[in-house]
Parts: sequence; structure tokens; C-alpha cells
Amino acid sequence: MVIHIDLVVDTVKKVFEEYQSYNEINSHIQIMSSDLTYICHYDPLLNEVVLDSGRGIDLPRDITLMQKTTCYDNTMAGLDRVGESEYLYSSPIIVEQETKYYLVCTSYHIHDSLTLIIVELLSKYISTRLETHIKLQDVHLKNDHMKQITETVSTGSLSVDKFGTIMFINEVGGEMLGVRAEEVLGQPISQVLDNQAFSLDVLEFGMPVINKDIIIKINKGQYHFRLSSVPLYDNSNEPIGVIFHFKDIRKEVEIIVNTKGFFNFDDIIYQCKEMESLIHLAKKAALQDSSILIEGESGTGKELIAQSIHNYSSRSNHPFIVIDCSAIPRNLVESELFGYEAGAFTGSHKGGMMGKFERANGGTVFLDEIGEMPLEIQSKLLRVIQSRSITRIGGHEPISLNIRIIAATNRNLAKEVSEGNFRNDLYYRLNVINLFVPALRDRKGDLPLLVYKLMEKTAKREKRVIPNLLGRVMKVLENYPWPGNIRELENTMERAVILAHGEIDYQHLPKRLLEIQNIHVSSTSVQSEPFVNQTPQKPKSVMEQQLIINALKESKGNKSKAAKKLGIARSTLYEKMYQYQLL
Ligand SMILES: Nc1ncnc2c1ncn2[C@@H]1O[C@H](COP(=O)(O)OP(=O)(O)OP(=O)(O)O)[C@@H](O)[C@H]1O
Repeated sequence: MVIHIDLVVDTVKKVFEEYQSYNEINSHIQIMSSDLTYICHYDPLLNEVVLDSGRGIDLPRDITLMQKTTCYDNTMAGLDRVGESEYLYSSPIIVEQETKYYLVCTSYHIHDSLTLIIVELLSKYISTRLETHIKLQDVHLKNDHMKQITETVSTGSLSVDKFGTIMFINEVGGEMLGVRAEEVLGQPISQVLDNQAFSLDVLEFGMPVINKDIIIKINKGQYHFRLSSVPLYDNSNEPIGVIFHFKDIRKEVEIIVNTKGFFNFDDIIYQCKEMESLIHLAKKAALQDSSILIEGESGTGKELIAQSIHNYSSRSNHPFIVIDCSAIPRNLVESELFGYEAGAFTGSHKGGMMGKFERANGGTVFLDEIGEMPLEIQSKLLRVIQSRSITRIGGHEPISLNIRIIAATNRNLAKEVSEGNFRNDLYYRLNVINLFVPALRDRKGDLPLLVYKLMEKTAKREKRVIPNLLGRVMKVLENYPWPGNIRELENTMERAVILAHGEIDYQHLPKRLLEIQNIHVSSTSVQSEPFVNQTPQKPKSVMEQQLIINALKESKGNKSKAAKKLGIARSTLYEKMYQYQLL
């Protein structure tokens, strides 16, 4: 192990400052490395430690074998001194059982016991100091490293020593368990958590337990956690504690299930007659309770309209729950939508768990990508709509619900019905009010306003002036078919505003817009397109991603503030940032 020279000099200085006894020695005290090179010396005239330039010294070579304080006859050292002969006193500085340096000094007296004691004491102080510093540094580094890791993941981490005393908990873990680190550190885990799963059994068996599903009671609520317990050992393989990693399974599902609508009808940009009558119908529908089916290509604004309807309705103060039927894991669909009762399956708890429909009670359920819903769940959904109640898995008693259902699809659902992929009866139940959102290419009248408003949005966010869009660029935009609809236009305008300085010209547009219209600009002036994606994106992901980026920007990267702005838990924000590769 290499010890940095500055650390040695610094340590020697401190030791000399603290232990004034060296004043008893009226000669230079030197620190030499184990190959007998000068490191530094104490200058009694200056009363300070001076760094040496690393010259060698002609000392007896057997000093290197020395393991304790010794006095040498200095004539042996070959030092050329005039006058009285000097004796060399030397003591090893041992760090981690290795002689790293020597502390040496000269005296005119042989077997000068005071000098011997002081040399020995100083070398020991220096040894201890160096060793402690190195160990502490190591621990700090490891701790910092661990902290960085544990604070940037969305998993809760908690470690205990072998007696079950809590030694560490990360912020996410604290949030998930509803505790604060400063309150629980040093406490026995059994007093903090009422759960057998956080036990030290793994130390006994010597094997980690990975991803065990547990139910945990926190502040009167039941939480469904996935817990891993890993035993920790020291260098000599002695057990020293356990580290627990845990995830809230509901939060994982929450990535694809929102609870809040952000947008209003005022956020919808339109000019054309078709959109005007659509919004008029949507507003009327918002005031009733009938189910609504919103159809339209991807990126046309279906979710925007669904959120606006919810926020315009009398349910606006209640939850807006998005269920993304294409993304929710199949094995979780049923329990997440309908919840479960006590003992419904292994690991389920006394109180059971509420499903999304129950959580939406009083509010709106937005079934996004309804065309992707598995057939077996379709029949259950039909029952929910017909009976306005749900029965939890393993339950017998129906729980009545007061929810409005809005479903959306970019498929031709009638065609799916005729092909047997979607239940006819469910289709009719959902399609009480039908809102068809036209594709952007079929409402080109909206384009100029959309272009301007979308430029304005980015310019405002980036604190820039709205650039001037050249007429020829507008022509390109008007002639382009916009397969990705407003989402694609939104990305295109955002990119153009960011790339352009004052004026948007051809080179600020994605290549494909130009190429499809046979416009060729020199390849160097047309930028590649890093983020515009024509293929349909995961539903709601772009909107959500944008919101997260905006919130993070507004809160200057402070995740707690951003999470608050978005109305979501910090751990959920981490999950989402991870999902969108923003971490
Ligand atoms: N008329 C509009 N005015 C302003 N922004 C719009 C409009 N329509 C859509 N957007 C924006 O376009 C993006 C896509 O909208 P949204 O997610 O609602 O589309 P969608 O039809 O639900 O897409 P998907 O079917 O892929 O889920 C969002 O960022 C949304 O804010």
C-alpha cells in the first residue's frame, strides 16, 4: 500500500505540534522511507517540519532490518562530522504490520535513554496516526461509495449489525418504511419494524434470501414488498451483519399507473372545426358519467383529452388512475386491478390489498391501450362496468364502486371485435360516447397554431426568444404526413428551437422531413435526429418523460422538490427516471 508523501509530512507535523517533548532533543529529527531516502525533517531553528527532496543517506544498511528503537554508533553511518562523535537513534514507523518509514535523530550521548524514549514515542504516534488515517479514509471512501450507490437507486437499503442494531438506511428506504434515518440509527430493528422478515436468520444459514415477497405494516397501512436479505462478513469471514434491499411492488406497478391528471382543456391547442366540435362534445361528456371511448392514432392527444375530461368533471378532486393495459405485467393484472383478500395467495396479508379500481373510487379510470387488454381480463372488466362493483381476488363480497371509465385505443376496435380479439359486449359498454381524434394530417388547419405554440413552449422552458420560422420551412411542415402526429410535431419543434439560433431553416429539421419531399441540404448542415421517434412510443411515456424533465429543470435537479411538483413519491420519481434513462 502506497502512502502519499503529503499525508506523511502532515502527520509528522501534527504529531510534532501536539507532542512538544521533541524539544528535549536538540538535534534534527528525520523521517526516512524504508529505502533510507529522506522524506522530511524537523528543523529546530525554524521549529517546523520541512519536506526533503528525497536524497539518499549513507546510513547503516542494517537499519532496514530494524524492528525496534535502536542506537547506532554514528561513525558506522559514515557521517562526516567534526568534533564530538554523534550517535544515531532510530525507530521504525510501522503501518499495517509493515515498516514503512524510520524516524531517526542524532545525539552526542550514547545510550541516551531520554532520546530513545522520545524517538520511540514519536515513531509510535506517527505509526498510529497514519494507520488510523488510512483506515478512516478507507472507511469513508467505502461509505461514500456505498452511500452514492444506495442513494441513487430506487431500492430501499437497510443494514444491521449482527445484533440487529440498525447501522444504515438509505433515503429511499426511510421513505418506504416511513422512518427517518436519524431516529432509527442505533435502534434494534425489532423495535422499529414489526416484521419477522427483516430477521438475522440469513446469518445462521449463511445464504442470502433473494426477492422474497412480504407484506409489511407501516403506519397502519399494509405494504407489499419484495425483500432480499444478504449476510455480511468481515475479512476473516466472521458474520458482522445483514443488509436488506427492498422494493415496494405497488410502486413498481405505479410506473405504469398514474394517479393524477395534469392537463386541462386549456392545454389543448386547436383551431380547426373538427377539433372544436370534438372538444365541445368532450366537455359535454365530462359532465355526465357515461363511459367514453377515445379513438385515434398514437400521439393525437387521447390522454390529454382524457385528463382534461377528468379535470373538467365533478370528479376532478378525486383520483385519475391510468391503467396502461399494454404495459402492466400479465401476472399482476388481476391483483393490481381488482386487489386481493386475506389469504388469497401465499404472502397475502390479513387485510388484503386494494386494487386500482378501488383506489380510483370517486374518480376516473383511464384504460389506455384498451385494445391490448387480455381477453380473460376483458370479461372481468365487463363485469366491473356492468355491476359497478369489484370483487377482490379470493373475496366473496362485491365492493361497490363509483367510477367513470374512459378508455383509449389507437387500434380500430370495431375491427378487433370482428376479428374476435376484443369482446363485442365490452366494446359497446365502453363506446357509450365516442370521441374520435383526427390525425394531424387530417387537420392541417391546426398546424400553424400548433407550430407556434409548441415553439413558444420550448422557448419559454429554455428561456430563449421564439425563433423566426422561415416560410419554406412551414411549407415542409405542411406537406409532411406526420405519422407520429402531435407527439412527432412536438419533438420536431422542440429540437428545432434548441438547434436554431434566431431562425429555423431546413437544417434544423429532421432529415426525413426533407428527404421525403426531395429537399437536399448539405449533409453537414442537417443534423442527425437523436430523439425524434416515428414509431409509436410507449403510451404516455413522452408526456410523462417531458413532465419529469421539466420538473427536474424547474427544481434545479432537486429530486425531492421535483417529486413534490409532480405529486409523486421520490421513490416513484427515481423509478421513472431510471425507466427513461435520466439517471
Ligand atoms: N392538441 C394538442 N395540443 C397540445 N399538445 C398536444 C395536443 N395533442 C397532443 N399533444 C401532446 O402530444 C403528446 C402526445 O399526446 P398523448 O399522449 O395525449 O397522445 P395519445 O394519443 O394518448 O398517444 P398514445 O396513443 O401513443 O398514448 C403529448 O405530449 C401531448 O401533450
